[in-house]
Amino acid sequence: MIKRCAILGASGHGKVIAEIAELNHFTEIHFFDDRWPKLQNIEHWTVFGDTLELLSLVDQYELVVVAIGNNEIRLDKVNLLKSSGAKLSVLTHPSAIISSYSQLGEGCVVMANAVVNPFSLIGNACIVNTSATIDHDCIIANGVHVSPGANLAGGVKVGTISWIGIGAQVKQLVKIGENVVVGAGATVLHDVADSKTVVGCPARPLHINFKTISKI
Ligand SMILES: CC(=O)SCCNC(=O)CCNC(=O)[C@H](O)C(C)(C)COP(=O)(O)OP(=O)(O)OC[C@H]1O[C@@H](n2cnc3c(N)ncnc32)[C@H](O)[C@@H]1OP(=O)(O)O
Repeated sequence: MIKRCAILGASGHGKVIAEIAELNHFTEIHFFDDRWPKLQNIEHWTVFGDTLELLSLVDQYELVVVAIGNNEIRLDKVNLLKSSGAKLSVLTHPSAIISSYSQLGEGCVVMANAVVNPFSLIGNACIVNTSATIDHDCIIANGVHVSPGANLAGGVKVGTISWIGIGAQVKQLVKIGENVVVGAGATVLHDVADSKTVVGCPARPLHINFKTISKI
């Protein structure tokens, strides 16, 4: 039986999603990308059109996934496709462990070895990347990316379109605002206000002079 999946965004992230779709028994993977018609292929997969083309074809796909790393653009595209009747659902790698007591919104992807523990609520268009863990009772808003190997402890809140960098850790009950960037490897011990970038262990705003801090 033919089962078609459309992926918007012919990116490295898109390639990972394509393989996860295959593991979920999708037989045809069709890419779309706004660089089309200049961009015709990604690896052995064909790029069939741009966003407009996909919008005109959504009813031909059992699943549509947006594979765009930029959180704001990914969320916008998911909302656009949703309003056009695309079937979005959640695409999960077979090795991921997702509690039946958790919820993930439309357009989410969960990569290999990721874990989502009980009573966590994850919004639309989120990425739970390779080996990321989201522990119990977390509330993750729309368009968030939890990068590979990042760990959120219990009861953490993350605001819309925030990005938790690779290997970062967030202490239990910490609230991370909207549009925040938590840098690679950061350890977040305190709440982070909207639109801040924090890095380091313990995490501090990026504009702080690290050399001065290390002497205090
Ligand atoms: C499958 C995938 O690939 S998913 C993608 C996963 N990728 C990530 O998670 C990357 C996350 N991004 C980062 O950590 C970035 O470094 C950011 C967003 C925090 C900062 O990026 P930029 O604004 O470009 O900062 P830039 O690289 O210019 O660095 C500015 C300063 O901050 C320091 N800095 C940057 N990132 C970090 C970090 N994560 N931890 C500690 N210090 C850092 C730099 O060393 C530099 O210090 P210096 O001025 O003393 O040399």
